[in-house]
Amino acid sequence: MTSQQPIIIYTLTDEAPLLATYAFLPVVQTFAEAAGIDVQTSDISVAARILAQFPERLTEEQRVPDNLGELGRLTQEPDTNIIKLPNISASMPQLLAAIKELREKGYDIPEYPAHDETDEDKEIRARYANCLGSAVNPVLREGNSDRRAPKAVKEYARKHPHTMGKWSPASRTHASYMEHGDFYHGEKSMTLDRARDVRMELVTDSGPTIVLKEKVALQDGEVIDSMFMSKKALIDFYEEQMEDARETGVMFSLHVKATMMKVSHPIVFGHAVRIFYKDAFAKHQAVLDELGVDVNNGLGDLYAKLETLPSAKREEIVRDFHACHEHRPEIAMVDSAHGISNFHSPSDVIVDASMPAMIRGGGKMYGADGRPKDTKAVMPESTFARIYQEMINFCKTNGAFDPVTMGTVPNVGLMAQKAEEYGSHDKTFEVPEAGVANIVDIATGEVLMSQNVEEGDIWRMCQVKDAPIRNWVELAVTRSRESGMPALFWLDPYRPHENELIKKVHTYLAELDTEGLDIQVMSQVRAMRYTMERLIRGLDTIAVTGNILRDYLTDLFPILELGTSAKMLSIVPLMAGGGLYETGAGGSAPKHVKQLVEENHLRWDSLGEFLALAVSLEDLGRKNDNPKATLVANALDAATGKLLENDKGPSRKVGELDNRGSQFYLAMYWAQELAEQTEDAELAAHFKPLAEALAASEEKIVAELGAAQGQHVDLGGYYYADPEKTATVMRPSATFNEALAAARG
Ligand SMILES: NC(=O)C1=CN([C@@H]2O[C@H](COP(=O)(O)OP(=O)(O)OC[C@H]3O[C@@H](n4cnc5c(N)ncnc54)[C@H](OP(=O)(O)O)[C@@H]3O)[C@@H](O)[C@H]2O)C=CC1
Ligand SMILES: O=C(O)CCC(=O)C(=O)O
Ligand SMILES: [Mg+2]
Repeated sequence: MTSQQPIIIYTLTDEAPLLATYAFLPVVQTFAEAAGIDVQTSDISVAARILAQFPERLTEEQRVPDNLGELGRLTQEPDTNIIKLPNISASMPQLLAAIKELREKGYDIPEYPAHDETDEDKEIRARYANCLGSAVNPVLREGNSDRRAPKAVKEYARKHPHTMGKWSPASRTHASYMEHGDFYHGEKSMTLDRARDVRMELVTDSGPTIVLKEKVALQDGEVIDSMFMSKKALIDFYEEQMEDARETGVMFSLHVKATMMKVSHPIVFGHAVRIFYKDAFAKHQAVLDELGVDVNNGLGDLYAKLETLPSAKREEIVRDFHACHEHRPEIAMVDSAHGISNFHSPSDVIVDASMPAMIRGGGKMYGADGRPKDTKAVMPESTFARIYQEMINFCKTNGAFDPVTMGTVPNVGLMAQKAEEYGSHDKTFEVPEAGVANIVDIATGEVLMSQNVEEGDIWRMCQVKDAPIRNWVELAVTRSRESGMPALFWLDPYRPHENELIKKVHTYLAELDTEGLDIQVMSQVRAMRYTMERLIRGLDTIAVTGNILRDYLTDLFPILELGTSAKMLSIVPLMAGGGLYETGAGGSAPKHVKQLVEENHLRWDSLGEFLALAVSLEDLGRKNDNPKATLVANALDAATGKLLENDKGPSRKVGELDNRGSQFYLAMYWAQELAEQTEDAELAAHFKPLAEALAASEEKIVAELGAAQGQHVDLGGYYYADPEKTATVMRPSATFNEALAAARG
């Protein structure tokens, strides 16, 4: 990255976004190069990140540099411009599958050690831990989050409303969360009076003190929290909820975020599975232990490990697991056709996407018989779960939201510098034995916060530095000023952490010009109610939230408003001055890959990429005084508007226009916009032949793209697909490819 040219770094990620990138990159390069911009790629797929951990075990050709580390470093430079597509935040089953695929491809990386007895096991596990869960986003998101639906997108949704399930006042769907013993109830928080180094230690009841985290360097003014979830309370809660669901005949579903809360939520998930099948676990624990079954990885892992047993034993265990269903409630399914339940894997049902999909569908999830049913949506941690119950109540009373008339809810989210949960990964522990969990000032020995914990409780510490909070408040004020919308801080004074934030919010608001702006602070449930009352009246409200609600609300409202969060503009103004432009607010859509492989149709909508690229180019135009970049950006915006107007987004059905067809139309409109503009004759002349060629061959290209669909395709892998095979699949129109190549000269 030594080029003098301005650079856009376009990330290569995983699954559907990566497939879309194979088709889109040649388009991006064609247009960016004409504005003197160099488009470079950086592979941060989970497979590449795994390979980067083991250079010494790979041949020179196989080695992958530490791209993520390099991008992390670049976020600290003012000229950085990165486009970040959604990537896999791998759960353990995903990580294991990726390791298996890489080993089968001849990469000599180690197996994931089943135990961590030897130093070598520990070392290997530690390296793999770097690739687990939310490992990318916290590194790149060195700024706060600005996610919104651009006007053209909102107008499109109003003109072409997506379907919404009907809500009945008689719906039995509800959210269930812990009333005591969860992180919310045990939380303590403080703002640092000065910089301090602290350690996290457990003074055990049996005597010795165990140091769980040697050192955390804290800054002056930083807010830290100590919170724990009681294992006993969690287990009692699950028992009660499962029994309640069974007695009342409502389906049970579990919604966690085992990927982003990569230490705590797999444990929370695992307890649910263990309780549900407790009789079978009690009977077969010894064999399951011997097989190395880790229930935190879900039933998928358990069934896979049973395969190694002699068939009589295996069948006996499977029978006993099945028998548990007789006295348990029905469980929500992920794939009823293949018998994949909510308990199969901790990353199949991810709360930010799963709850909105359920609410959009009229409060239904699928049962084992493939029918939509009301459900008890269990989200043990009450800190944020209550917002969903508030929305469910609202829908039962007012009916489903109407995408034609509803307002919009953009989000300004606190997440910079590993704020809140993003920084908690290395400070979350399953407590090994009962005792007192202390956060201790290393220099003075002073105990800053203290919790009484029991064996199996989950204890964690979160941090938010002062500068990100100030930046977040500033961003909220700027967005409110620019949009004319009220800004509502969703902060709960009864939650100690948020109470600390409220003080800072007031301090920083007082330093800013808020004249004429409507800025309020409300606890989450009230904020939700207030926002929804406005929403059904067509009124817009900016939600200014912490990191988890950022995650939840930027799927929730977009899915109701636009049908998907893929259509969101998602910007991270980096605190050091650069820009990270994310594409949509959704994930990497594994189901889309399945469809592509089975029938060569990619329903992934790249609108998020189009929106991100436009702001990325606009930023380069402004910073580098490059009017060509500005023109290319404006033309892209106009082309995106035209794409929406002409309804050229991808369809869900094979045989119709898909992601590739949608990208072709974008390229054609983009070239036409540039050919027709009069501000830069050179650019116009450059794009005229492409505009004409694409328009002249429109039918032919669409036919070529269409002809490719309908059959099974081979990508040569899932996590580390073969680049040539994938490029061939994703670029099936020779006419389109030739036109792009000709335009690049
Ligand atoms: N920013 C990031 O890096 C994020 C990464 N993730 C990761 O993504 C993976 C999947 O997570 P999951 O919670 O299932 O969320 P997804 O957002 O991937 O999936 C939910 C559903 O949303 C719809 N969807 C999402 N994006 C698009 C798009 N661009 N075009 C059309 N439809 C879209 C799809 O619906 P349908 O199937 O009906 O078409 C999809 O199945 C996980 O590995 C997770 O860790 C998750 C969130 C954010
Ligand atoms: O970081 C992650 O794992 C998920 C992020 C996410 O879901 C989001 O940013 O909306
Ligand atoms: Mg999310």
